[in-house]
This record gives sequence, structure tokens and C-alpha cells, in this order.
Amino acid sequence: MAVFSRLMWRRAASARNFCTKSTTADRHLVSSPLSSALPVDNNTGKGRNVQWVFLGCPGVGKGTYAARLSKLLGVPHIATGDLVRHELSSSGPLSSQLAEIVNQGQLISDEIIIDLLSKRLQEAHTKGETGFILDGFPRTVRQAEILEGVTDIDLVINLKLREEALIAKCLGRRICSECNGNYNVACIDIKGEDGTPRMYMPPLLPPPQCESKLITRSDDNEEVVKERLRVYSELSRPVEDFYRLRGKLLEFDLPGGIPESWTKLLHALNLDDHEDKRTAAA
Ligand SMILES: Nc1ncnc2c1ncn2[C@@H]1O[C@H](COP(=O)(O)OP(=O)(O)O)[C@@H](O)[C@H]1O
Repeated sequence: MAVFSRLMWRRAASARNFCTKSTTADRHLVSSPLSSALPVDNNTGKGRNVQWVFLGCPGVGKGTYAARLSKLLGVPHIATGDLVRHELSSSGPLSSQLAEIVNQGQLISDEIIIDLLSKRLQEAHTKGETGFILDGFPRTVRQAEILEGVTDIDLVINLKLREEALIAKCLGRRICSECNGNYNVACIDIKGEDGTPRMYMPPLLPPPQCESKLITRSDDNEEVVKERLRVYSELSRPVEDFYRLRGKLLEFDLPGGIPESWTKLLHALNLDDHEDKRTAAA
């Protein structure tokens, strides 16, 4: 791509108040992850919408928890993996180029991903959306630096799960080709050992109307999943350090299946009493 998309991103961001840089005083409100669940705009004293990022290995459940939190907090859930898959399903010129990269378990270039993300942000602006929960971005330190250059991130939630569970979860993942619902047919039951507790994650089965329409992502096979995990360790793990150094990283070890993990995650985010939580989690 000839023109680096950062300028495009910056233009899109500043045009919409979606990613405005906040003041230093504003920033201190979000310096401690645990105290920053719901940020306050320092100028108005009123709550503003969150600007959060989800990090974590492939299969950890970023999409599941990011989607739930976005519903709970009324902000868009922007998953770069979904943007990539949308592009893959089109017949555009980029599609075959991306398919090759994604199906090898590699990351697509920062330029292309930022271009896709800029378009999604533009769409958010048109719809009047504010705040966001990013899932799958940033995935390299360079992406994190670019993001830092255009907006303040309040909080980065780093989801963690044992590697054996990650592989099983990726292999069990199914998507409804009609409604795009995410399900998982894997039943994960890992014995506790050397002081670690047993981990049980029941399958997340689709409703009857989706059963015959389930598809598996082309990059969810064992060889590619292992490569994605390797790429995560090499290129995305340093992003954790990037945010850890800035005091923005909230580490969250998933204790088990969705009901148990969701309740504990809300607690870790100081959101247990959020009034809409029950309906949002439905
Ligand atoms: N921020 C990004 N930078 C580069 N490539 C990305 C990014 N986000 C998504 N992708 C590409 O899309 C694929 C699918 O992304 P995603 O659904 O987030 O997968 P995962 O389950 O591995 O977290 C990635 O393997 C990668 O090829």
C-alpha cells in the first residue's frame, strides 16, 4: 500500500470526536486499571464512553467478552478479525492476498489493518457511535504506538487461559453462516495439577435454527492455530509489556466457562453493580 494509513486514521479520528486526545488531567483518571472502569470527562465532569482494548491469545475468548461488555456499556465492539473476514468474503482485490496470509496464521500488514480499521471508525462516526472496545487491535507494538498517537486508551484487559485450552477452543469454534453467532462445541475439562485448580468449560452449543448452518474458520485448524500462538508470543506479547509499563494492563485469568468468568470479570472491572448487567449478559 503506497500511502501509509496513519494520516487517514488521524483525519477520520479527529473528524468525529471518536478518538480525541484527552488532557493530562483526564489521563490520570485512567492511570490505574482497577480504578478506571468507567472514565469521567475532566472538562464536563460527566461520564464518557470507554475506550478499551482486549488482548489475549487466539481462542482465549476476546470476542465473547468484548461483545458482552460492549452491549453492557453501549459502545461498539470493533474486532479487526471480523473486519478481515468481511474483506475475505468479498470479491475485492485484497481478498485473495489476505486469505493467503490469514490461512498461514500470519498477521496482515499494519498498513492494511489500519486502513480497514479507519473505515470502520468512519462508519461509527456516521452512526453517531462514541467510545469503543477494540478486540484484536493493537497486535504489534507499532500498532500500539500508532493508536497511542491518536487517542487515549483507558484500559487494556489481558485475558489469559492455559495453552491446552486455547487450542481446544480454537478447534471447537463454530460460526453460524447466517446470523454470525459464535459457538463452541469443545468440552474442556483439564485436571488440576500441582496446586492449579481443575478447569471446566462446557460447550457453547448453537440454538436449533443455527445447527445446520455452522461453519469452521479456515484458520482454525491445528497447524495454523499453533502458528498463530507462536506469532502471538513473538509479536503481540510485547504489546502486553507496552501497556503494563503505562499502568493500563488489567490481567485476567479466565477461571472457567462463561457464567463464572463473566461474573468475575465484571467484579474485576468494578462493574458488578452495573444496572444493565443482567439483561446485557443474556
Ligand atoms: N491487528 C491485526 N494486525 C494484523 N493482522 C490482524 C489483526 N487483527 C486481525 N488480523 C488478522 O486476522 C486474523 C484473524 O484475527 P482474529 O479473529 O482476531 O483471530 P484470533 O482468533 O487469532 O485472535 C489474524 O490471524 C490475522 O491474520
